Amino acid sequence: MYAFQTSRFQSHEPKWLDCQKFPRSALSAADAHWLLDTGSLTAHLRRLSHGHFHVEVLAQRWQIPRLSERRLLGMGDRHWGLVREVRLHCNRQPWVYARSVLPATSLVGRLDRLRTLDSRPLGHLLFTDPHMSRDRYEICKVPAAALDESVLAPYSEDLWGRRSRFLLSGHPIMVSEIFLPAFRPW
Ligand SMILES: C=C(O[C@@H]1C=C(C(=O)O)C=C[C@H]1O)C(=O)O
Repeated sequence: MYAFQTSRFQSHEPKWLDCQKFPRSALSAADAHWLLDTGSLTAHLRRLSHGHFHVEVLAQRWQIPRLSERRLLGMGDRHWGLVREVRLHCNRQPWVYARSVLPATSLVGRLDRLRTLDSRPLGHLLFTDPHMSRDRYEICKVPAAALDESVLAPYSEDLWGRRSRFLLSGHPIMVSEIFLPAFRPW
């Protein structure tokens, strides 16, 4: 249960669903356009904010990831990963909360530098990797109450979330993103 206590999510985890199984009536074409975009979110946000973009690191801890994350990443129940929680800011407003899980066994070779990213965006390293592939998204609507106040001031409506597995020279990592109220799609 330790992993739950250290996350910015409260006790329950979002109900992720394969984007192809998500009810089309609940996902407009306009939302699908940006939510299912497979390019670098960092690159989009940099353009949208004309460079007024920065990464706020909320936490970066070694812990046993959530069950669904371990399953997505093929991790055993006792395998540790580096869990990185950040907020991406555009024009000094928090637009995205992101949680990435980097299995210890993936942090080898070029990926070893993921251990010390600090406020450099993860996306730059992922999208400059010539051997990167990305799986299909899982998406969800996250009740605002699922995020604690360190991420989101009290907000009533649900928020869009997405997550996907990256393979970098065959090494898996997972990135999940929750789009906060200030977010403006491109
Ligand atoms: C995967 C990307 O990296 C972004 C940057 C992150 C970080 O610095 O921790 C986390 C998730 C993403 O929003 C991307 O730019 O698409």
